[in-house]
Amino acid sequence: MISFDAVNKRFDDGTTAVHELDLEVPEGEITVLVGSSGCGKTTTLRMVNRMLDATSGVIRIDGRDVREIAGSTLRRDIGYVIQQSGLFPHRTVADNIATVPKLLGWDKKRVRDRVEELMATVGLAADLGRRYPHQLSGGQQQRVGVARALAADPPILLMDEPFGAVDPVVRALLQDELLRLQAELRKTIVFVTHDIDEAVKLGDRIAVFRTGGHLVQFSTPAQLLTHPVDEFVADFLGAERGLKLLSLATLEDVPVRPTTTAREADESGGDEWVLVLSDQDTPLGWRSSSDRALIPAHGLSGGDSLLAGLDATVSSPTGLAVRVDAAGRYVGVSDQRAINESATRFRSEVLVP
Ligand SMILES: Nc1ncnc2c1ncn2[C@@H]1O[C@H](COP(=O)(O)OP(=O)(O)OP(=O)(O)O)[C@@H](O)[C@H]1O
Repeated sequence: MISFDAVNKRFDDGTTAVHELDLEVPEGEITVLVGSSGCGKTTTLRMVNRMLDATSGVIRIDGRDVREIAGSTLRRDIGYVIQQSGLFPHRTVADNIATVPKLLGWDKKRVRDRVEELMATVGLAADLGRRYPHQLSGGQQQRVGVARALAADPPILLMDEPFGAVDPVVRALLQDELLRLQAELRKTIVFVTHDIDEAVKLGDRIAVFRTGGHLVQFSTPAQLLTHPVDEFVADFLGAERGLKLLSLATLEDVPVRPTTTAREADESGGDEWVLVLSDQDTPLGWRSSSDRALIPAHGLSGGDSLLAGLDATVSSPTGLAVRVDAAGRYVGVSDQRAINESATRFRSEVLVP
């Protein structure tokens, strides 16, 4: 666990970047620091690995004051990932990933094996190891940044807007991969972003900062969305707070019922919409008898969110979300009413203090 106890950071020019910060970052979870530009998120992060020292107060890792921990131990135990990956441009990808193991004096074979293993872990093809950072896409560079941070298997990862510089599609992919990795690795992650949607998606807990380095609220995403402590936090969460809440609940318990289905080659009769399935039973789309064109339907599984379910009902010509099993095979449909009922239930559960 990382704890901040009455931590202040004042720069030489008199700027207070962090003010009386008390915060306990739980072990094995993702804690997200959010807030608008200049509110002290990066400064908070950099005080953990002592790239900056606090002006007053104490930061502890597992009860030990970070000022008493040797630099080499901090480098081994804390991975650091920043925006635009921060890779060394004149070192190959493999050498970048090997930075900390080499600093720690690992032998060559151990370093090579670890680099290979990490590249696979973060989804990079092995032959990219010989390239230089500028020969990679932005998303690939971020993956290298994550691999480099994980190299010595540190229990703590500090991530400062790591996905800030990539396009929204790649960003969503990298977020999903981080969640997948975290489910396995259970690191203590402190993640800085100014994007509240990213915070809600990734955070087990979210710390909202206000300019001047004030921590305003520290809650789970569901608590934050249902109980913002003041108007500042409510404004920061923005419009569609209810929809954001629906992104946290899954379709797992939403009832599924059958609908009329057909194969691609079938001639449809009647005026009804039918759901066309492939020979493998994966949903292809909705077809009406008057129009042979398919309106694509994307199947949702129990792990998808209520928000995705609601979106599917609104975009479908039938008002129905198509449900599939883990293998992507059709199992039925859910209507808006069933999704709404689950949403109401979820909301009442999170509203209970
Ligand atoms: N070296 C420095 N000297 C003086 N002031 C600084 C220094 N570094 C940061 N600051 C100031 O401290 C405050 C907090 O900065 P910090 O970088 O922690 O904010 P942030 O929340 O991470 O912002 P952003 O989202 O824009 O990165 C800002 O007012 C910033 O201008």
